[in-house]
Amino acid sequence: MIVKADVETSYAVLVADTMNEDGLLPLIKNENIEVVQGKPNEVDDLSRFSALLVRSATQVDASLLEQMPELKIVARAGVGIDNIDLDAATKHGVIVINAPDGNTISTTEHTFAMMMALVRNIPQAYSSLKNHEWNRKAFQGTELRGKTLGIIGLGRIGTELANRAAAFQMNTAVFDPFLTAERAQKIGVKLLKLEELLQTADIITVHTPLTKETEDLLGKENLAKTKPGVFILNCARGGIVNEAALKEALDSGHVAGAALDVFEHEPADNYNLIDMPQVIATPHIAASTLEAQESVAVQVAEEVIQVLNGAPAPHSINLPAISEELYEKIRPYYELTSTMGYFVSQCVKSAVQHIDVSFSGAIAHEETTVLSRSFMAGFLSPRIAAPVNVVNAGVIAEERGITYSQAHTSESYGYANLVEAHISGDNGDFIVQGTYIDAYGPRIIKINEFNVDLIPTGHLIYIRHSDQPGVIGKMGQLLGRHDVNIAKMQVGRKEEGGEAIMMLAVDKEVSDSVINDLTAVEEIHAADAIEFHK
Ligand SMILES: NC(=O)c1ccc[n+]([C@@H]2O[C@H](COP(=O)([O-])OP(=O)(O)OC[C@H]3O[C@@H](n4cnc5c(N)ncnc54)[C@H](O)[C@@H]3O)[C@@H](O)[C@H]2O)c1
Ligand SMILES: O=C(O)[C@H](O)COP(=O)(O)O
Repeated sequence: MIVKADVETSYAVLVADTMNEDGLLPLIKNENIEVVQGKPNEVDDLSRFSALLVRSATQVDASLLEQMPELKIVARAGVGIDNIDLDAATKHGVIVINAPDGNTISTTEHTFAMMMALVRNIPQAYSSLKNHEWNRKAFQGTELRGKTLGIIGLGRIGTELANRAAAFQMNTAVFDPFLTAERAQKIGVKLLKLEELLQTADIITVHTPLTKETEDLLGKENLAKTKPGVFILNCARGGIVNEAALKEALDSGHVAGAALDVFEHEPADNYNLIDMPQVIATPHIAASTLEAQESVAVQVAEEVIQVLNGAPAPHSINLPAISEELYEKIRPYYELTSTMGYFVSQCVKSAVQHIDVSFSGAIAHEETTVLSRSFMAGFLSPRIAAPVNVVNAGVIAEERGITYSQAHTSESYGYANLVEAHISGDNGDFIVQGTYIDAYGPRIIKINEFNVDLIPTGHLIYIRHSDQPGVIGKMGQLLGRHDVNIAKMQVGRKEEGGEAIMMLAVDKEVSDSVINDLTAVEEIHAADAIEFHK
């Protein structure tokens, strides 16, 4: 179904899973955006989409990403991103975002509802009465008050659940290896080792992501360590509780009952488990409330627009998250760092092993990870065919054996802000410094030991030569013969008669034959044509 089309648009956005249409209004109302709704395999031309919006149903894998070369962002309207191949997205330079808290309360409330329904046999009693039976004895339940709720994973949902459990006078025990004792104390829960939680909890509920560590966390071995008569809940991700092991533990009576909203395979087909009378189950609907769906849709719709407009994504999974406020502060340095990287890459033609980018002055007080990545993206882009951006720069550098680091220093040599990059490669070290001047924009101010004042735009010839009389004249004549007009010229030297550099801003792209003729001049040691992308 096409929500809005046939308009002059700059971007096409594909909404691949069912989403709240009110929540999508920011996208639908945006005149520069065409919103198309449909499964990727039902859409004619995937190559034109700049953004892809999904929930948990659509698999965003490498082959789908390959069919979408224009894609800038995959937005998950929800929390779990296990249906998205994050590595493949990162390699393709595609930002992945989610809406991490829009459905927290709905999922918490659903988990709590499942827990109450489970211990009081509500679904079973309901079915029985609907079958016109009046069986009061069969459905005796258990009180929650005084019972120990074992929460595995005390993140957003786990924490909200703990708050609600307290209101029900439950004791809450938690296993979460990333949770500090102080935070556990503040929330009012008892932080335990996994073994201890398994041995003491009357009800165990999992609220972790599905990772290598959490897959089968409640498998045969750990289920055997739980208290006889324990209740198990999984409203997080299928696979955290092993379904075969759970079935066995329910068959034996060791586990009294289970409540499941998520399954190893979805749509769920494990009816051996689902059909058991001690199992209550819902079809992955914990986040399916009007409020949650509107909230996650609005969150991703607004962030997609931001990203398409060139702003960073605060909820990016594969980029350091930066707020809009920080973005405004560091925006000028994006251009500076990427331009510096692009410049250096053309100066240092050899293989490079390590790049260190250091920041001083005002910028040193900010989060600069995105800026060092922007330097790397600028550095890599003249060297490789595929598009490089701040998302994939780290991965691409690693693939090419280039390590990089960043530092914040206090020495800004009187500049309001200063970026220095130190490049170590096969041809030795290369150092470049740059600054951003509010009234003028980016400037390159030092190349190795030479002070310069270079406006990084247009076409440039970078010459290393002996500081001798007549070199400039020879070079001027040579460029004249090639019809290359010099717009600006800067020279720098350490000492009279020593090594010197010359920077010539010229009016057109410099051909190889110009460079060859320049390097044939006796006093010229090296010459490079440099192009700035802006
Ligand atoms: N059923 C649904 O519709 C639904 C809706 C929303 C979220 N979810 C799922 O619920 C889960 C939790 O969501 P959240 O928003 O609370 O996430 P969160 O990131 O806020 O919390 C996850 C917690 O798990 C902990 N954790 C990570 N690895 C762990 C491990 N090995 N052992 C123990 N703890 C570990 C983390 O420290 C963190 O505190 C996710 O899997 C999410 O996909 C499901
Ligand atoms: O991770 C989530 O946000 C939940 O599992 C919800 O998934 P859904 O958007 O497919 O309902």
